[in-house]
Amino acid sequence: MAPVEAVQPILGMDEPFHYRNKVISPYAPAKGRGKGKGRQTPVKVAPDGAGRSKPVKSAKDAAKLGRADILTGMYETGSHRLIPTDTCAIENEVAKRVILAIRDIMARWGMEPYDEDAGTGFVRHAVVRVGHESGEVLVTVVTNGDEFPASKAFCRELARRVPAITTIVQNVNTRATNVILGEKERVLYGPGFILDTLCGLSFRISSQSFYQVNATQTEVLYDEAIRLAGLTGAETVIDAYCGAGTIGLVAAKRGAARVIGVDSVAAAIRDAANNARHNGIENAAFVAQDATQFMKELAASDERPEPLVLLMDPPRAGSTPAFLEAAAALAPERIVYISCNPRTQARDVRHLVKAGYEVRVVRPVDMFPHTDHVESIVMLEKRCENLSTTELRRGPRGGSRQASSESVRNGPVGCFAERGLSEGLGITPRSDPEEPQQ
Ligand SMILES: C[S@@+](CC[C@H](N)C(=O)[O-])C[C@H]1O[C@@H](n2cnc3c(N)ncnc32)[C@H](O)[C@@H]1O
Repeated sequence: MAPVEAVQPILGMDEPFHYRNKVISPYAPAKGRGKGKGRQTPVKVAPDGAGRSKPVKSAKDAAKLGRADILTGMYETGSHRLIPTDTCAIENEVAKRVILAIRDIMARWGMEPYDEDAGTGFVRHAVVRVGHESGEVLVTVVTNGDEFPASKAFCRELARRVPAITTIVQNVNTRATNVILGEKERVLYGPGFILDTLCGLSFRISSQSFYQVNATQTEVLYDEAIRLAGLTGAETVIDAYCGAGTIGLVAAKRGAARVIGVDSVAAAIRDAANNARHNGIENAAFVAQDATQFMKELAASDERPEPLVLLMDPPRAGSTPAFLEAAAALAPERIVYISCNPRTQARDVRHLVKAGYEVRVVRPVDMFPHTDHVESIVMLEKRCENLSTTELRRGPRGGSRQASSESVRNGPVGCFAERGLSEGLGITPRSDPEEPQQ
Protein backbone atom coordinates (compact mmCIF):
# COMPACT_ATOMS: atom_id res chain seq x y z
CA MET A 1 0.00 0.00 0.00
CA ALA A 2 2.82 2.42 0.89
CA PRO A 3 6.17 2.34 -0.88
CA VAL A 4 8.87 1.36 1.59
CA GLU A 5 10.74 4.63 1.05
CA ALA A 6 7.66 6.47 2.36
CA VAL A 7 8.32 5.19 5.88
CA GLN A 8 10.52 7.67 7.74
CA PRO A 9 12.44 7.07 11.00
CA ILE A 10 10.54 7.59 14.24
CA LEU A 11 10.89 11.00 15.93
CA GLY A 12 11.97 10.15 19.48
CA MET A 13 11.92 12.08 22.74
CA ASP A 14 15.14 13.39 24.32
CA GLU A 15 14.08 13.01 27.95
CA PRO A 16 11.36 10.39 27.94
CA PHE A 17 10.31 10.53 31.62
CA HIS A 18 7.42 12.09 33.53
CA TYR A 19 5.93 13.33 30.29
CA ARG A 20 2.29 12.42 30.94
CA ASN A 21 0.60 15.72 31.74
CA LYS A 22 -2.75 14.01 32.37
CA VAL A 23 -2.91 11.50 35.20
CA ILE A 24 -6.07 9.55 35.98
CA SER A 25 -6.19 7.62 39.21
CA PRO A 26 -9.03 5.61 40.73
CA TYR A 27 -9.63 5.42 44.48
CA ALA A 28 -10.80 2.11 45.92
CA PRO A 29 -11.09 0.49 49.33
CA ALA A 30 -8.18 -1.79 50.19
CA LYS A 31 -9.06 -5.47 50.11
CA GLY A 32 -9.90 -6.83 53.54
CA ARG A 33 -10.94 -3.43 54.77
CA GLY A 34 -13.78 -3.92 57.20
CA LYS A 35 -12.34 -7.18 58.52
CA GLY A 36 -10.20 -7.58 61.62
CA LYS A 37 -9.13 -5.34 64.44
CA GLY A 38 -9.15 -1.64 63.76
CA ARG A 39 -10.88 -2.12 60.40
CA GLN A 40 -14.29 -0.64 59.87
CA THR A 41 -16.99 -1.69 57.46
CA PRO A 42 -17.17 1.00 54.79
CA VAL A 43 -19.96 3.44 55.52
CA LYS A 44 -22.56 3.25 52.76
CA VAL A 45 -22.91 6.53 50.96
CA ALA A 46 -26.09 7.05 49.03
CA PRO A 47 -25.17 7.60 45.39
CA ASP A 48 -27.16 10.72 44.93
CA GLY A 49 -29.42 11.07 47.88
CA ALA A 50 -30.24 14.68 48.46
CA GLY A 51 -29.08 15.34 51.98
CA ARG A 52 -28.15 11.69 52.52
CA SER A 53 -24.69 11.69 51.01
CA LYS A 54 -22.15 12.09 53.83
CA PRO A 55 -18.67 11.64 52.45
CA VAL A 56 -17.08 13.59 55.28
CA LYS A 57 -17.58 11.80 58.57
CA SER A 58 -17.13 12.98 62.13
CA ALA A 59 -13.60 13.41 63.52
CA LYS A 60 -14.11 10.24 65.58
CA ASP A 61 -15.07 8.18 62.51
CA ALA A 62 -12.41 9.82 60.40
CA ALA A 63 -9.70 8.39 62.62
CA LYS A 64 -10.89 4.94 61.60
CA LEU A 65 -10.06 5.41 57.91
CA GLY A 66 -6.31 5.09 57.41
CA ARG A 67 -4.21 5.90 54.35
CA ALA A 68 -3.64 2.17 53.85
CA ASP A 69 -7.41 1.68 53.58
CA ILE A 70 -7.50 3.64 50.33
CA LEU A 71 -5.83 2.34 47.21
CA THR A 72 -4.85 4.59 44.35
CA GLY A 73 -2.69 3.81 41.35
CA MET A 74 -3.48 2.06 38.09
CA TYR A 75 -5.34 -0.96 36.86
CA GLU A 76 -3.49 -4.06 35.73
CA THR A 77 -3.80 -4.38 31.95
CA GLY A 78 -7.17 -5.79 30.95
CA SER A 79 -8.42 -6.11 34.53
CA HIS A 80 -9.92 -4.18 37.39
CA ARG A 81 -7.16 -5.13 39.81
CA LEU A 82 -5.88 -1.86 41.17
CA ILE A 83 -2.11 -1.77 41.59
CA PRO A 84 -1.20 0.90 44.16
CA THR A 85 1.60 3.11 42.83
CA ASP A 86 3.13 6.04 44.66
CA THR A 87 5.65 6.76 41.90
CA CYS A 88 5.57 6.36 38.14
CA ALA A 89 8.35 6.97 35.61
CA ILE A 90 6.08 8.49 32.99
CA GLU A 91 3.49 10.45 34.96
CA ASN A 92 3.98 14.14 35.74
CA GLU A 93 5.33 14.35 39.28
CA VAL A 94 3.17 17.28 40.40
CA ALA A 95 0.07 15.42 39.17
CA LYS A 96 1.13 12.39 41.17
CA ARG A 97 1.54 14.59 44.26
CA VAL A 98 -2.04 15.79 43.80
CA ILE A 99 -3.33 12.20 43.54
CA LEU A 100 -1.57 11.25 46.77
CA ALA A 101 -2.63 14.45 48.56
CA ILE A 102 -6.26 13.63 47.77
CA ARG A 103 -5.79 10.15 49.23
CA ASP A 104 -4.34 11.72 52.39
CA ILE A 105 -7.19 14.18 52.77
CA MET A 106 -9.72 11.40 52.17
CA ALA A 107 -8.15 9.32 54.92
CA ARG A 108 -7.96 12.21 57.38
CA TRP A 109 -11.46 13.46 56.68
CA GLY A 110 -13.13 10.08 56.34
CA MET A 111 -14.10 10.47 52.69
CA GLU A 112 -14.91 6.97 51.47
CA PRO A 113 -13.42 5.70 48.22
CA TYR A 114 -15.83 4.23 45.70
CA ASP A 115 -16.42 0.49 45.96
CA GLU A 116 -17.40 -0.58 42.46
CA ASP A 117 -18.82 -3.93 43.59
CA ALA A 118 -21.13 -2.44 46.18
CA GLY A 119 -21.71 0.89 44.39
CA THR A 120 -20.93 2.69 47.66
CA GLY A 121 -18.38 5.32 48.66
CA PHE A 122 -17.93 8.85 47.39
CA VAL A 123 -14.62 9.53 45.60
CA ARG A 124 -14.24 7.53 42.39
CA HIS A 125 -11.35 9.10 40.49
CA ALA A 126 -9.14 12.13 40.25
CA VAL A 127 -8.12 13.39 36.84
CA VAL A 128 -5.20 15.81 37.03
CA ARG A 129 -3.92 17.90 34.13
CA VAL A 130 -0.77 19.98 34.29
CA GLY A 131 0.13 22.76 31.88
CA HIS A 132 3.50 21.88 30.37
CA GLU A 133 4.76 25.47 30.18
CA SER A 134 2.40 27.25 32.55
CA GLY A 135 2.63 24.65 35.33
CA GLU A 136 -1.05 25.36 36.12
CA VAL A 137 -2.91 22.36 37.51
CA LEU A 138 -6.54 21.39 36.90
CA VAL A 139 -8.00 18.75 39.20
CA THR A 140 -11.26 16.95 38.45
CA VAL A 141 -12.63 14.97 41.38
CA VAL A 142 -15.15 12.39 40.18
CA THR A 143 -17.75 11.69 42.83
CA ASN A 144 -20.45 9.08 43.29
CA GLY A 145 -23.01 11.67 44.32
CA ASP A 146 -23.94 15.27 43.75
CA GLU A 147 -23.64 16.74 47.20
CA PHE A 148 -20.05 17.44 48.20
CA PRO A 149 -20.12 18.45 51.85
CA ALA A 150 -17.26 20.67 52.97
CA SER A 151 -16.14 21.05 49.36
CA LYS A 152 -14.76 24.54 50.04
CA ALA A 153 -12.60 23.26 52.89
CA PHE A 154 -11.51 20.32 50.72
CA CYS A 155 -10.40 22.67 47.92
CA ARG A 156 -8.60 24.98 50.34
CA GLU A 157 -6.72 22.07 51.87
CA LEU A 158 -5.81 20.54 48.49
CA ALA A 159 -4.58 23.87 47.10
CA ARG A 160 -2.61 24.46 50.31
CA ARG A 161 -0.84 21.14 49.83
CA VAL A 162 -0.17 21.66 46.11
CA PRO A 163 -0.08 25.41 45.44
CA ALA A 164 0.25 24.92 41.64
CA ILE A 165 -3.46 23.93 41.60
CA THR A 166 -5.39 26.74 39.96
CA THR A 167 -8.75 25.07 39.41
CA ILE A 168 -10.79 22.21 40.88
CA VAL A 169 -13.88 20.73 39.24
CA GLN A 170 -16.36 18.22 40.64
CA ASN A 171 -17.63 15.71 38.09
CA VAL A 172 -20.62 13.63 39.16
CA ASN A 173 -20.78 10.03 38.00
CA THR A 174 -23.30 7.81 39.79
CA ARG A 175 -23.58 5.16 37.10
CA ALA A 176 -22.22 1.62 37.39
CA THR A 177 -19.85 2.04 34.47
CA ASN A 178 -16.19 1.92 33.46
CA VAL A 179 -16.55 5.34 31.87
CA ILE A 180 -14.68 7.71 34.16
CA LEU A 181 -16.49 11.01 33.72
CA GLY A 182 -20.18 11.69 34.16
CA GLU A 183 -22.02 14.49 32.43
CA LYS A 184 -22.67 16.83 35.33
CA GLU A 185 -19.87 19.13 36.41
CA ARG A 186 -19.41 22.11 38.67
CA VAL A 187 -16.43 24.30 39.21
CA LEU A 188 -15.50 24.26 42.90
CA TYR A 189 -12.41 26.45 42.77
CA GLY A 190 -10.73 28.73 40.22
CA PRO A 191 -11.87 29.51 36.67
CA GLY A 192 -12.65 25.93 35.56
CA PHE A 193 -9.80 25.73 33.04
CA ILE A 194 -6.04 26.04 32.82
CA LEU A 195 -3.90 27.71 30.21
CA ASP A 196 -0.89 26.19 28.52
CA THR A 197 1.45 27.15 25.71
CA LEU A 198 2.05 24.92 22.72
CA CYS A 199 3.95 25.86 19.56
CA GLY A 200 3.99 29.49 20.70
CA LEU A 201 0.21 29.70 21.16
CA SER A 202 -1.71 29.76 24.40
CA PHE A 203 -4.44 27.14 24.90
CA ARG A 204 -7.31 26.86 27.30
CA ILE A 205 -7.91 23.35 28.61
CA SER A 206 -11.07 22.41 30.48
CA SER A 207 -11.90 19.18 32.24
CA GLN A 208 -13.57 17.45 29.28
CA SER A 209 -11.61 18.79 26.32
CA PHE A 210 -9.02 16.65 24.61
CA TYR A 211 -5.41 17.74 25.02
CA GLN A 212 -2.46 15.62 23.96
CA VAL A 213 -0.80 13.97 26.98
CA ASN A 214 2.82 14.58 25.97
CA ALA A 215 3.25 18.28 25.25
CA THR A 216 6.94 18.10 24.30
CA GLN A 217 6.26 15.49 21.63
CA THR A 218 3.04 17.21 20.57
CA GLU A 219 5.18 20.11 19.38
CA VAL A 220 7.29 17.62 17.40
CA LEU A 221 4.10 16.00 16.03
CA TYR A 222 2.47 19.28 15.01
CA ASP A 223 5.68 20.66 13.45
CA GLU A 224 5.97 17.56 11.31
CA ALA A 225 2.27 17.34 10.40
CA ILE A 226 2.16 21.00 9.36
CA ARG A 227 5.39 20.62 7.39
CA LEU A 228 3.81 17.65 5.57
CA ALA A 229 0.65 19.67 4.92
CA GLY A 230 2.82 21.85 2.63
CA LEU A 231 0.93 25.06 3.35
CA THR A 232 1.71 27.95 1.03
CA GLY A 233 -0.66 30.61 2.34
CA ALA A 234 -3.45 29.73 -0.10
CA GLU A 235 -4.95 26.57 1.42
CA THR A 236 -8.13 26.08 3.36
CA VAL A 237 -7.45 23.50 6.05
CA ILE A 238 -10.17 21.30 7.48
CA ASP A 239 -9.11 20.21 10.98
CA ALA A 240 -11.34 17.21 11.50
CA TYR A 241 -11.64 15.85 15.07
CA CYS A 242 -10.02 19.12 16.18
CA GLY A 243 -10.43 18.90 19.99
CA ALA A 244 -9.59 22.30 21.47
CA GLY A 245 -8.40 23.46 18.06
CA THR A 246 -4.71 23.10 18.81
CA ILE A 247 -3.24 21.84 15.53
CA GLY A 248 -5.66 23.86 13.40
CA LEU A 249 -4.73 27.08 15.17
CA VAL A 250 -1.04 26.35 14.75
CA ALA A 251 -1.76 25.75 11.03
CA ALA A 252 -3.71 29.03 10.90
CA LYS A 253 -0.56 30.80 12.13
CA ARG A 254 1.76 28.87 9.86
CA GLY A 255 0.58 29.23 6.33
CA ALA A 256 -3.10 28.23 6.10
CA ALA A 257 -5.31 30.82 4.45
CA ARG A 258 -8.15 29.67 6.66
CA VAL A 259 -8.98 26.80 8.98
CA ILE A 260 -12.26 25.18 9.86
CA GLY A 261 -12.24 22.77 12.77
CA VAL A 262 -14.93 20.25 13.64
CA ASP A 263 -15.38 18.16 16.78
CA SER A 264 -18.42 16.49 18.31
CA VAL A 265 -17.70 17.71 21.87
CA ALA A 266 -19.32 21.10 22.36
CA ALA A 267 -17.03 22.02 25.29
CA ALA A 268 -13.96 21.37 23.14
CA ILE A 269 -15.37 23.62 20.40
CA ARG A 270 -16.03 26.37 22.96
CA ASP A 271 -12.40 26.05 24.05
CA ALA A 272 -11.27 26.11 20.42
CA ALA A 273 -13.21 29.31 19.69
CA ASN A 274 -11.82 30.92 22.85
CA ASN A 275 -8.34 29.75 21.92
CA ALA A 276 -8.66 31.42 18.52
CA ARG A 277 -9.89 34.63 20.15
CA HIS A 278 -7.28 35.00 22.82
CA ASN A 279 -4.49 34.19 20.37
CA GLY A 280 -5.85 36.87 18.03
CA ILE A 281 -6.42 34.34 15.23
CA GLU A 282 -9.15 35.46 12.85
CA ASN A 283 -8.77 32.96 10.02
CA ALA A 284 -10.19 29.99 11.94
CA ALA A 285 -13.74 28.88 12.75
CA PHE A 286 -15.00 25.87 14.66
CA VAL A 287 -18.11 23.73 14.39
CA ALA A 288 -19.58 21.39 17.01
CA GLN A 289 -20.79 18.48 14.90
CA ASP A 290 -20.14 14.85 14.13
CA ALA A 291 -17.16 14.93 11.74
CA THR A 292 -18.75 12.44 9.32
CA GLN A 293 -21.92 14.48 9.10
CA PHE A 294 -19.93 17.65 8.54
CA MET A 295 -17.89 16.10 5.73
CA LYS A 296 -20.96 14.58 4.10
CA GLU A 297 -22.74 17.94 4.10
CA LEU A 298 -19.71 19.75 2.73
CA ALA A 299 -19.17 17.15 0.00
CA ALA A 300 -22.83 17.35 -0.97
CA SER A 301 -22.83 21.15 -1.13
CA ASP A 302 -21.72 23.24 -4.05
CA GLU A 303 -18.83 24.75 -2.16
CA ARG A 304 -15.41 23.28 -2.28
CA PRO A 305 -12.72 25.41 -0.73
CA GLU A 306 -9.74 25.34 -3.05
CA PRO A 307 -6.91 24.48 -2.61
CA LEU A 308 -7.88 22.22 0.23
CA VAL A 309 -5.87 20.28 2.82
CA LEU A 310 -7.49 17.84 5.22
CA LEU A 311 -5.93 17.34 8.63
CA MET A 312 -7.59 14.51 10.51
CA ASP A 313 -6.88 13.15 13.97
CA PRO A 314 -9.70 10.79 14.94
CA PRO A 315 -9.95 8.83 18.20
CA ARG A 316 -8.49 5.32 18.51
CA ALA A 317 -11.44 3.75 16.72
CA GLY A 318 -10.47 5.69 13.58
CA SER A 319 -12.77 7.39 11.13
CA THR A 320 -15.83 6.09 9.28
CA PRO A 321 -16.26 4.88 5.69
CA ALA A 322 -18.75 7.71 5.11
CA PHE A 323 -16.22 10.30 6.31
CA LEU A 324 -13.53 8.85 4.04
CA GLU A 325 -15.88 8.75 1.05
CA ALA A 326 -16.85 12.35 1.62
CA ALA A 327 -13.17 13.29 2.02
CA ALA A 328 -12.34 11.62 -1.30
CA ALA A 329 -15.28 13.37 -2.94
CA LEU A 330 -13.96 16.74 -1.74
CA ALA A 331 -10.58 15.78 -3.22
CA PRO A 332 -8.21 17.72 -0.98
CA GLU A 333 -4.76 18.17 -2.49
CA ARG A 334 -3.26 16.53 0.59
CA ILE A 335 -4.55 14.54 3.54
CA VAL A 336 -2.50 14.50 6.72
CA TYR A 337 -3.84 11.72 8.92
CA ILE A 338 -2.62 11.65 12.54
CA SER A 339 -3.45 8.64 14.68
CA CYS A 340 -2.55 6.92 17.94
CA ASN A 341 -3.78 3.60 16.58
CA PRO A 342 -1.83 2.32 13.55
CA ARG A 343 -4.34 -0.52 13.05
CA THR A 344 -7.38 1.68 12.40
CA GLN A 345 -5.20 4.21 10.60
CA ALA A 346 -4.00 1.51 8.17
CA ARG A 347 -7.62 0.42 7.60
CA ASP A 348 -8.68 4.00 6.80
CA VAL A 349 -5.63 4.73 4.66
CA ARG A 350 -6.42 1.62 2.59
CA HIS A 351 -9.85 3.15 1.98
CA LEU A 352 -8.30 6.43 0.82
CA VAL A 353 -5.84 4.63 -1.45
CA LYS A 354 -8.74 2.79 -3.10
CA ALA A 355 -10.42 6.18 -3.53
CA GLY A 356 -7.48 7.57 -5.52
CA TYR A 357 -4.87 8.70 -3.01
CA GLU A 358 -1.26 7.71 -2.70
CA VAL A 359 0.75 7.40 0.52
CA ARG A 360 3.72 9.76 0.33
CA VAL A 361 5.04 9.75 3.90
CA VAL A 362 4.55 7.62 7.00
CA ARG A 363 6.17 9.25 10.02
CA PRO A 364 5.93 7.63 13.49
CA VAL A 365 6.32 9.95 16.48
CA ASP A 366 7.16 8.59 19.93
CA MET A 367 4.43 10.28 21.93
CA PHE A 368 4.22 7.56 24.58
CA PRO A 369 7.77 6.43 25.49
CA HIS A 370 8.12 3.26 27.59
CA THR A 371 4.75 1.99 26.41
CA ASP A 372 3.75 -0.07 23.39
CA HIS A 373 1.78 2.84 21.93
CA VAL A 374 2.88 5.04 19.06
CA GLU A 375 1.51 8.02 17.18
CA SER A 376 1.90 8.14 13.45
CA ILE A 377 1.34 10.61 10.66
CA VAL A 378 0.44 9.48 7.17
CA MET A 379 0.53 12.05 4.37
CA LEU A 380 -1.41 11.20 1.22
CA GLU A 381 -1.70 13.03 -2.06
CA LYS A 382 -4.11 12.69 -4.92
CA ARG A 383 -3.06 10.14 -7.50
CA CYS A 384 -3.76 12.23 -10.54
CA GLU A 385 -2.52 9.96 -13.31
CA ASN A 386 -5.53 7.65 -12.98
CA LEU A 387 -8.36 9.94 -12.11
CA SER A 388 -9.18 13.49 -13.10
CA THR A 389 -9.93 15.96 -10.34
CA THR A 390 -13.61 15.80 -11.17
CA GLU A 391 -13.66 12.03 -10.97
CA LEU A 392 -11.88 12.23 -7.63
CA ARG A 393 -14.40 14.71 -6.35
CA ARG A 394 -17.19 12.39 -7.31
CA GLY A 395 -15.54 9.56 -5.42
CA PRO A 396 -14.50 6.10 -6.54
CA ARG A 397 -17.91 5.14 -7.91
CA GLY A 398 -17.87 8.05 -10.34
CA GLY A 399 -21.49 9.00 -9.68
CA SER A 400 -22.55 12.57 -9.24
CA ARG A 401 -22.65 13.77 -5.68
CA GLN A 402 -25.88 13.41 -3.79
CA ALA A 403 -27.05 16.65 -2.28
CA SER A 404 -28.04 16.41 1.37
CA SER A 405 -31.70 16.86 2.15
CA GLU A 406 -30.76 20.08 3.96
CA SER A 407 -29.04 21.43 0.84
CA VAL A 408 -32.02 20.42 -1.28
CA ARG A 409 -34.38 22.20 1.08
CA ASN A 410 -32.26 25.32 1.23
CA GLY A 411 -31.29 25.42 -2.40
CA PRO A 412 -27.68 25.47 -3.56
CA VAL A 413 -26.29 26.71 -0.25
CA GLY A 414 -23.19 24.94 0.96
CA CYS A 415 -22.71 24.01 4.55
CA PHE A 416 -20.18 26.80 5.12
CA ALA A 417 -22.85 29.26 4.05
CA GLU A 418 -25.54 27.47 6.08
CA ARG A 419 -23.47 28.10 9.16
CA GLY A 420 -22.72 31.70 8.19
CA LEU A 421 -19.06 30.78 7.85
CA SER A 422 -18.48 31.50 4.18
CA GLU A 423 -17.98 35.19 4.64
CA GLY A 424 -15.78 34.87 7.71
CA LEU A 425 -13.61 32.31 5.99
CA GLY A 426 -13.61 33.95 2.58
CA ILE A 427 -15.01 30.86 0.86
CA THR A 428 -16.83 31.40 -2.38
CA PRO A 429 -19.17 28.89 -3.96
CA ARG A 430 -17.30 26.57 -6.28
CA SER A 431 -17.56 27.11 -9.96
CA ASP A 432 -16.37 23.94 -11.57
CA PRO A 433 -15.69 24.36 -15.30
CA GLU A 434 -16.13 20.64 -15.81
CA GLU A 435 -19.63 20.62 -14.38
CA PRO A 436 -22.65 22.34 -15.89
CA GLN A 437 -23.58 25.59 -14.14
CA GLN A 438 -27.04 25.71 -12.56
C1 LIG B 1 -7.24 12.15 19.16
S1 LIG B 1 -8.29 13.51 19.59
C2 LIG B 1 -7.58 14.77 18.56
C3 LIG B 1 -7.70 16.17 19.08
C4 LIG B 1 -6.83 17.24 18.45
N1 LIG B 1 -6.60 17.06 17.05
C5 LIG B 1 -5.52 17.42 19.19
O1 LIG B 1 -4.44 17.21 18.63
O2 LIG B 1 -5.56 17.80 20.38
C6 LIG B 1 -9.78 13.03 18.86
C7 LIG B 1 -10.90 14.03 18.95
O3 LIG B 1 -11.99 13.50 18.20
C8 LIG B 1 -13.20 13.94 18.80
N2 LIG B 1 -14.27 13.07 18.28
C9 LIG B 1 -14.55 11.78 18.61
N3 LIG B 1 -15.54 11.31 17.85
C10 LIG B 1 -15.91 12.31 17.02
C11 LIG B 1 -16.88 12.42 15.97
N4 LIG B 1 -17.69 11.41 15.64
N5 LIG B 1 -16.98 13.58 15.31
C12 LIG B 1 -16.18 14.63 15.62
N6 LIG B 1 -15.23 14.57 16.60
C13 LIG B 1 -15.09 13.43 17.28
C14 LIG B 1 -12.92 13.90 20.26
O4 LIG B 1 -13.79 14.76 20.96
C15 LIG B 1 -11.44 14.35 20.32
O5 LIG B 1 -11.37 15.73 20.54
